[in-house]
Amino acid sequence: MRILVVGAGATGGYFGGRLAQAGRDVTFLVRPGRAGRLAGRGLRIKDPDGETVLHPRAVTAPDGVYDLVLVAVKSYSLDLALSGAAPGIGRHTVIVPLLNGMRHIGALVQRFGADRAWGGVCMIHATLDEDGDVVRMNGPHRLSFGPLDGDDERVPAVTGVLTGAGFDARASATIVAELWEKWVLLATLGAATTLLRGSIGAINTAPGGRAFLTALAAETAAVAAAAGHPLRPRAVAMLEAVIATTEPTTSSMYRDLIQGLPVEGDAIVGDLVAEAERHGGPVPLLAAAHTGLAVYTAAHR
Ligand SMILES: NC(=O)C1=CN([C@@H]2O[C@H](COP(=O)(O)OP(=O)(O)OC[C@H]3O[C@@H](n4cnc5c(N)ncnc54)[C@H](OP(=O)(O)O)[C@@H]3O)[C@@H](O)[C@H]2O)C=CC1
Ligand SMILES: CC(C)(CO)C(=O)C(=O)O
Repeated sequence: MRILVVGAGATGGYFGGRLAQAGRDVTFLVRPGRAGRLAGRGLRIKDPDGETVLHPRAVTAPDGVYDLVLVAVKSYSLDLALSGAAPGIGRHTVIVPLLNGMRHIGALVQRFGADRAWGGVCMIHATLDEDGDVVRMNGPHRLSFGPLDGDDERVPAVTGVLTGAGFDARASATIVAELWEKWVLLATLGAATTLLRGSIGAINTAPGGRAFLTALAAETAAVAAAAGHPLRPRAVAMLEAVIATTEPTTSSMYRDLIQGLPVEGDAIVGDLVAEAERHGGPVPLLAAAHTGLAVYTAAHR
């Protein structure tokens, strides 16, 4: 199965790199700057187990049609990235996006149809360091994926190629619910860490921090429920555990913000505020976080 990984950043570099390391037929679709770096330095993955140096195949334009396309770009890069990837997407290609939020699902379905656009949820804490190497911090490295309606004859083949590659991978028959649950989790973490400029652990040990996180999580979970996607018990338990931690847990949006990089404020926080407006229900903490992210974005154009 030919796999195209669009973007070789933190998530694409990690999951695509592990797939390449496991001998899968992986090609990265990258822009020229990243192509040069990969050619010179290789794809380096640093994680708690050590460093791996890989020399994967990389192209700046698709060289044929692929069976599976993993999309691993930020929401603000999606349109251009999909235009670049389109020649590599054939009639039977399965597209698994790794992005957070939900708006990319609509964009993918509109462009390629629900038979090709699947859902994907990745749980990982990863970033690029000053050398452009992929760094995975402690914690999960997990990918779930599946057709939006839960059923497709290609599930076994996609599962076969994504499992056994050094990270946890599993097919999901309820990927839309998982996407919403991940969105709620990340919007809570992203809003809290960017608004209060610190990790969840730091917030929890500051006066009022625990109460803030509890109130924020109640807002985000209520929006999902009002939109028809209530969190299932496991997701509630995970959200409660994550917001209670005293560990230095952050979010990819926070890591981008403290480096002065663009953030996905609209796709992750703004869209959830918009959902709240559509379905009723006040979300003052979430809305304040969105305003803060918009102020940051305006200052970092
Ligand atoms: N990092 C994390 O821990 C997690 C991130 N996510 C989500 O995953 C998604 C991707 O995030 P992440 O991997 O961290 O982002 P990164 O910024 O680390 O990587 C994105 C990559 O996309 C590349 N890119 C942008 N435009 C194009 C294009 N037109 N063609 C090819 N490549 C392109 C960039 O390449 P270039 O070098 O050229 O700029 C960059 O390397 C986001 O939605 C994020 O929210 C989800 C879970 C955890
Ligand atoms: C939920 C979390 C924190 C880990 O996967 C994430 O998705 C992110 O940082 O973007």
